[in-house]
Order: sequence, then C-alpha cells, then structure tokens
Amino acid sequence: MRPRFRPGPQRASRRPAVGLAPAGTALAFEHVGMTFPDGSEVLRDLSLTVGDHDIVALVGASGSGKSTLLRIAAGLTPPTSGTVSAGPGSPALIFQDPTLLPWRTVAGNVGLFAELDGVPRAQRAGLVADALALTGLSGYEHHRPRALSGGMRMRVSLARALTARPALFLLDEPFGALDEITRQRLGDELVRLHLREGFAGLFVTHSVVEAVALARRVGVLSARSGRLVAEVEIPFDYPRTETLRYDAAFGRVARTVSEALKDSFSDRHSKTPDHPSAPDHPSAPGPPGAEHQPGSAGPAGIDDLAGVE
Ligand SMILES: Nc1ncnc2c1ncn2[C@@H]1O[C@H](COP(=O)(O)OP(=O)(O)OP(=O)(O)O)[C@@H](O)[C@H]1O
Repeated sequence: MRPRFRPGPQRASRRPAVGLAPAGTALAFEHVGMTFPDGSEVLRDLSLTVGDHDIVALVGASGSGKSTLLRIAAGLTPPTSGTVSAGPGSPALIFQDPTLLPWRTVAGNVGLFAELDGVPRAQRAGLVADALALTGLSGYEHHRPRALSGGMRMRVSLARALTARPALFLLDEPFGALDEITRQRLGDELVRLHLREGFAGLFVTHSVVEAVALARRVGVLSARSGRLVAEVEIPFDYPRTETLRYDAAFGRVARTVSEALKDSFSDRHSKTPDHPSAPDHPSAPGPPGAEHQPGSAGPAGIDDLAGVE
C-alpha cells in the first residue's frame, strides 16, 4: 500500500522569511547573505530585484549559490542576513526533474495542485484544459508520463504550475537535461507563456546562450565569494525570434556575459583559495557589447507527494 499524502515542508508552511514586496516588484533580495551551520558562506551581501513581468537569468559556477538563492526566494531556506520580499501568492518552482506522478495521466498530473488546493472538479477541468492548450499538450491528456519524451514531461511540469496562475516562476536549470533543440524550443515557449500570462521569472542556467536568449537581464554570481558580480541588460525586444541566437549582436552580448562569468572566477573579494571546480559554461563569440554593471500555501514542490492518487 502506498503511503497517503501528508503535506511536507515544501507545501505546508507559508514563507515566513519572505516579506511582501512593493507594487511593481515580483522579487527582491536586499543584502542577502547565507552562511550554513558548518560555517560555509555561500552568499554575501547580494541585492537583486526582479520586476513584475521581468525575466532575470542567473549564471554562475557550480557551487556559487544559485540554487540556494532560489530556495531563499521560495522561502524554503531563510537567509542568515539581509531580506527577501516577493509579491503576493506562491511562486511556482520548476526543477530539471519534472517530478511527475507516474501512475497518473498527463491530465491527472496537471490537475494535481488544483486538486490538493480543493478546487472543485468542474473548475479544475477548465484549468487543466487551459494549461494543456497553453503548453501544446492537448490530445495527450490520457498518456502516462512514461509514454512522453523528456521535453513533453517538462511541458507537463510547466502546465501543472500554470494552473495556479503564479505571478512568479523560480526555475532551476529546467531544461538542463534536454537536447539542444528541445531546450531552445521550450525556452522560446517559456518566453511566449511569460508574454501571454505576464508572470515574472528568476531562471538559473549554466548556459550563457540560454540566459541571453530568454532573459531581460542576466545576473552573474561570483564563483567564490557569493556576490553578484555583474548584471547585464539584454537589449533585445520580445518576442524574440528563433534565429536571434545567430545574430552578431546576440554574440556580442553573450560574450559580455561570458567574460563577466570568466572574471567571476577571479573575483578579488574571495575569502577562499582558488575554487576547485572548473567552469562548465559555454562561451559565446563576438566582441563585447552590452551594458555591464555590478549591481498562501508553500511553493509547488512535490518531493513529498508519494501516495497521491
Ligand atoms: N545545507 C547545506 N549545508 C552546507 N553547505 C551547503 C548546504 N546546501 C548547499 N551547500 C553548499 O552551498 C554551495 C552552493 O550550493 P548551490 O547548490 O546553491 O550551488 P549552485 O550554484 O546551484 O550549484 P550548481 O550549479 O552545481 O547546481 C555548495 O558549495 C554547496 O555544497
């Protein structure tokens, strides 16, 4: 017999460490620091704002604290200094692993959060149908996750999040496990959804190209000192075309981000000796180009949903 669902920490508690952001701001970190009990300082004096209807990408070396920052934004981990505030409502959390329930159909998975929130069946059906249509999944309602490709599973994860109409998406390398073409396609679809639904997003990625293609602004985290060492404005209007990635102007901006990332490995504010891990980011072609300056219920995680039918 499967264990019954009991709300776990990811859904049970509201975000006591997250204050209410002023109008026009979806998410704001002010002087945030994070030092774990073992003494490791992962983030230091980090300030970053994501406006309503803004998509900000975060790049940084492995271990630079990107996921920790998302966890702080979600209220899952309180910062040890500074403050974090967000707009009203719960953010949607999207991970590389779509965390679907294998015994449920696509429609059953997409409707899960609405079901747990007690939304009546008829209303839920409408929400599910809308979310399936938005993510190109109409016609797949009765499929099980095992019958879907990785890209389609990720669409299911996005569709499930959309049923809650979140004002803020927190995305942790959501497309990192997908092939390049699927990854590009889903990234472009995410932007289309963002433009249509109006949500804001904080998007963690290891790909400079993906960050520049999707975001309005890219933040670069220091490899060693946990600081935000650069914010690069991305000067391309939405909607962006698929071929933008091949433009010389795109290459110039991507190169600016890549160089900031490279510099982040030698951040002179570092308190520790050389970071042991090597950069695992693609660099981009072209000369420097863009501006470059430092600068309800819990969130929708379902790690604890085994047993939901
Ligand atoms: N609970 C914890 N206690 C101590 N250290 C932790 C804890 N959680 C994370 N860390 C450390 O914090 C650092 C940052 O981790 P985090 O996962 O935020 O990095 P990241 O930038 O997302 O890395 P990656 O790109 O590899 O996913 C790592 O060195 C990690 O070992």
